[in-house]
Amino acid sequence: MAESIVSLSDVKIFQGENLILQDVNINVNKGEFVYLVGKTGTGKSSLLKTLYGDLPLKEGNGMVAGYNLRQMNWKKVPFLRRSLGVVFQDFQLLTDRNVHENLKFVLKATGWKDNKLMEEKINDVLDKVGLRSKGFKMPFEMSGGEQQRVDIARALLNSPKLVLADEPTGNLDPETSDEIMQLLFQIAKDFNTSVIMATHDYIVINRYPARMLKTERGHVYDSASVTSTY
Ligand SMILES: Nc1ncnc2c1ncn2[C@@H]1O[C@H](COP(=O)(O)OP(=O)(O)OP(=O)(O)O)[C@@H](O)[C@H]1O
Repeated sequence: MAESIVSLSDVKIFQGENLILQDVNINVNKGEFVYLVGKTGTGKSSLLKTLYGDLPLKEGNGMVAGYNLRQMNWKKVPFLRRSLGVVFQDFQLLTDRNVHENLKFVLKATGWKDNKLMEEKINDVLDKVGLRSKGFKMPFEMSGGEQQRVDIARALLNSPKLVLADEPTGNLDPETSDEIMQLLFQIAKDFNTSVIMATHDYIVINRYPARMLKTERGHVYDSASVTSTY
């Protein structure tokens, strides 16, 4: 049986006192690529924040990468985060150091100590995103697409079971978006990493079709489900 990486059942998601999403039942398996779509303000970010422990799960049950969201507390959140890779549209590299040093900074911040292992890991993730020879470059010397690749490399540092990508192609031209999509699909396929990607970009979705979760009127509709509106 396929291994489940995300499993939400009868979940309600709140922002403060406001109920944003209800009856959320989602299962994402290992290595699966899933889009998260929906109009602005319908709850995509709230759903992602629930998955990475930024919004506490108050109702329903949720497991992410083996962590029980109902039993999360501030001590456990960093462990959950380490088993996830989060990619943002507007991630900023530290401008005063090169790509390699940026990645090393993240490794150290997440508890890595051995220099040799850190070097190996950095080379490994740069290889995965096709930037092996660009580690010495300063952020201002990189194109938008290259910076997005570095962000994906950063997300892969701790060998995540799940990558959450929030509008990763939002600021990119169509050709560069294509490259990033190919990379994200390759990561899902080659490393069996699940990817959930929030996007408004239907051009990208049409070119790279995959299962879709759609937030609408307080619910999440699943294109893989028979009751879906697709
Ligand atoms: N920190 C917050 N406090 C209170 N309400 C919030 C907060 N963040 C978001 N909301 C509200 O929750 C609802 C869902 O917002 P959310 O950011 O999850 O939507 P979204 O689908 O991700 O939108 P976008 O596509 O614009 O990012 C909106 O009504 C928003 O106003």
